[in-house]
Amino acid sequence: MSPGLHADIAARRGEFSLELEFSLAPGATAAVLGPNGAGKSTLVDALAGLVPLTRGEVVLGGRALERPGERLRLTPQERGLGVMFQGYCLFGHMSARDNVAYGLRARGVGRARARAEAQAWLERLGVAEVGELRPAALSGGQAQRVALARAMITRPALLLLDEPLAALDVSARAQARRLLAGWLAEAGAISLIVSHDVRDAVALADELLVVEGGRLTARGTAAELRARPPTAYVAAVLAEDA
Ligand SMILES: Nc1ncnc2c1ncn2[C@@H]1O[C@H](COP(=O)(O)OP(=O)(O)OP(=O)(O)O)[C@@H](O)[C@H]1O
Repeated sequence: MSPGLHADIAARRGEFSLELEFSLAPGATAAVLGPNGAGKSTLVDALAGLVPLTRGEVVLGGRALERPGERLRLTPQERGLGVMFQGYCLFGHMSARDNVAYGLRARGVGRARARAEAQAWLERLGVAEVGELRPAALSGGQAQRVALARAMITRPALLLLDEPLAALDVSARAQARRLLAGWLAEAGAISLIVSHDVRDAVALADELLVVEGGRLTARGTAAELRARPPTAYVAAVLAEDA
């Protein structure tokens, strides 16, 4: 059994169908790049257990998370993934620290220890001062770090980050991109980063997975895809980063 991720996914959302297959090695960082409506968020939701597969499988570290053929489908909690949703989806009624502590609390860690660990994560990500604040009081950059700490605190084998930089303005974005790349390298997890910004994708990931119309239309490093773009979208999007 491969110790990495194997995703063979067929899923539907209304009329939309997602059908693609890929594997990632342990510690790999890949960016999912694609135009609006291509199915990037649906892919994240399918891996996270929020959209059921109609066929295929998701296997992480040799453990099957979902196999419709065997009626196997772990709940999102049972999968133990770190997920940072588009727009962050922080719990509005909880402090930033309790948002970060949530994953540990859900695994039965006591309140005091979970809060102490959450505070340590906030410090690591440079936002120690926001622990007591509710999400509504956070700046975009602070909310991004709180959401990232919440995803990473359980040290998951797979991190799913959906548009982790999209809410940041241009001035904050370049620095946030560098910091995020460093934190992901340190975490050592398989990271799948959804982005429609090619600069983010190239800066954060070793490899690009291009999704168009619910299908994987290209896979490779930016240099490989630029040298031989398989679709017009790939050629156009990589020209933006040239
Ligand atoms: N809840 C839903 N019910 C029905 N169709 C949906 C639902 N959510 C998304 N879709 C459709 O599924 C398709 C894929 O959407 P998805 O959000 O995965 O794309 P995306 O690549 O993440 O787009 P974006 O870059 O705009 O976030 C779209 O055509 C969308 O209209």
